[in-house]
Amino acid sequence: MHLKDLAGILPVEGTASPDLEVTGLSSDSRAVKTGVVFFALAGSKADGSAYAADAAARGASAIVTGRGTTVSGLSIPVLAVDDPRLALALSAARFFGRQPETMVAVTGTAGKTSVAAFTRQIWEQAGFAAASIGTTGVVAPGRNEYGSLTTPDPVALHRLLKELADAGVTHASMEASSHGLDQRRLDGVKLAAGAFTNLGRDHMDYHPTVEDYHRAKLRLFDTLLPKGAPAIVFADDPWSEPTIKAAKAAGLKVLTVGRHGDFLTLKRVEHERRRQRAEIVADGVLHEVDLPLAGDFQIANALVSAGLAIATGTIAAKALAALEKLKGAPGRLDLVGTTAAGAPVYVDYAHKPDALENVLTSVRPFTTGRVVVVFGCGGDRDRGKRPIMGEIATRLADIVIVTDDNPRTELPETIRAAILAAAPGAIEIGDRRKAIHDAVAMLRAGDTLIVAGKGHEEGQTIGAETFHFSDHEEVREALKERAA
Ligand SMILES: CC(=O)N[C@H]1[C@@H](OP(=O)(O)OP(=O)(O)OC[C@H]2O[C@@H](n3ccc(=O)[nH]c3=O)[C@H](O)[C@@H]2O)O[C@H](CO)[C@@H](O)[C@@H]1O[C@H](C)C(=O)N[C@@H](C)C(=O)N[C@H](CCC(=O)O)C(=O)O
Ligand SMILES: Nc1ncnc2c1ncn2[C@@H]1O[C@H](COP(=O)(O)OP(=O)(O)OP(=O)(O)O)[C@@H](O)[C@H]1O
Ligand SMILES: N[C@H](CCC[C@H](N)C(=O)O)C(=O)O
Ligand SMILES: [Mg+2]
Repeated sequence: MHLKDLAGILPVEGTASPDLEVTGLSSDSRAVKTGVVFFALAGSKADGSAYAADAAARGASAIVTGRGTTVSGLSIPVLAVDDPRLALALSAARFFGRQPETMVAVTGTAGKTSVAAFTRQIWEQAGFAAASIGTTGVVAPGRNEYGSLTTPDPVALHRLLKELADAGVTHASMEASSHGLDQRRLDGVKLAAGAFTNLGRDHMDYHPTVEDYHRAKLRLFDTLLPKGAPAIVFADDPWSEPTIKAAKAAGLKVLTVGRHGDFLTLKRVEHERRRQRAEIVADGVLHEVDLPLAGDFQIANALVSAGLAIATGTIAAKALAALEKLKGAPGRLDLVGTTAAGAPVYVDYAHKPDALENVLTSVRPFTTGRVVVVFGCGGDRDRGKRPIMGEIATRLADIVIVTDDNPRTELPETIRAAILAAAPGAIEIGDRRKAIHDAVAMLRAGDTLIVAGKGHEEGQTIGAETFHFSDHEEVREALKERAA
């Protein structure tokens, strides 16, 4: 590609040399090689323009900066734009050039990973070559890779989308995190439909207020989706109404799902321990669906996913029938095993207040004994959620064990103390391995154990180091020890 091929996104006429060869794009000077265009982004820790000279020394073909930022003394073109993150996303889309024809994105505080995975599974069952992209990585035909971000950076994202399209994937669902939306990571994606699950407290270290957090999520609807595109909105959340209003105001075709939904109306649910039977009305026709997943919230996720699949062309009866074969996303109310006495042990990714509340509420009706929960809170993340989660655990579980969950650069005991301050009677066991083993050892017939916070994760980050750690492995080992 040549610089002039990025015309319309970058001001390539004038000072720049339109025929310069562009071999790649990067927002990290350390990854720049000969011919790469370096995008200097203003970040939370650093200002990318401070690395412009570094990028030039590594062979960058041009530098893109925000208007008003001065970068001088370089012999390569410096292109000023209003929004460098947006320019990066649009340039990445054009540079890589291809994406699956039908792409959808889901946002919301909880349920994104599940909805992305379910939508992919519904499409697969309808016969499409489908992929999902999110917190648990990329899943596509012949591909299952773990990734680190929920919404990848634009360059990684568009490289991936091209690979998927080249491999024949026609349908892809992706998670739109609030960071991803705010940082324009998906502004170059051609979306056919979008979805909203719910809104609760999250990322209060990044967004100053809940309203600001909601506004970031709304970018999906008021900025990214083309006018007239379907917006699937879960209708039973306190934040459904303002979301519906915003999506309508943006000229989208709003399709609501849930008990208050018009597109897919949930009439009745019968919960069982590991499955639930739902009656769903679609276009005036009643469908009985046997969902093989535990957790009330999975009904919401299944409805949103079916909505996305139907809105992008899957026949309603087929999409709803596909729900009967859904597999939960790894680490989402994931039954790892049961004790000899039959007490189930679940691994779940609840690492924020609403999720913890939901998961503990979900297992209560099927627990004749005690609900036991093991959890902690991440370091270098929203501190405000710690006492809130302590209170929720104490209110909804019978035995609360507070442990460590990626303390990162914070003192683990300080994090635990913040949770414990609102969790009278809770047991403190910093070592997560010991916490899990002790919890399993405590279980009696009728009890349920939830190990929350890490889900699919395979590491424990202490300081700057990440050690291998898997809740699944520890639970399995603890169950084996008890059985021996
Ligand atoms: C807090 C946050 O979102 N940070 C993101 C942000 O980085 P930043 O703006 O803070 O970067 P910075 O360190 O200040 O540096 C500014 C710029 O200078 C560049 N730089 C820096 C040093 C150098 O030597 N050379 C150089 O060019 C950096 O590459 C960057 O472009 O912009 C970067 C580029 O887009 C992102 O990679 C980075 O995500 C980091 C890795 C991250 O951990 N993000 C998490 C919090 C995140 O995004 N999570 C969400 C939600 C998770 C969920 O709830 O599911 C996700 O989508 O995963
Ligand atoms: N629809 C829902 N409503 C409330 N809680 C949910 C819902 N779906 C999932 N959860 C809870 O939230 C946890 C995370 O679910 P999931 O990974 O699907 O959401 P996510 O939005 O991708 O979260 P993250 O932003 O952390 O990646 C689950 O383990 C479960 O405890
Ligand atoms: N995407 C989220 C995941 C948090 C998971 C939890 N295990 C933690 O480390 O806090 C974050 O990075 O904030
Ligand atoms: Mg996710």
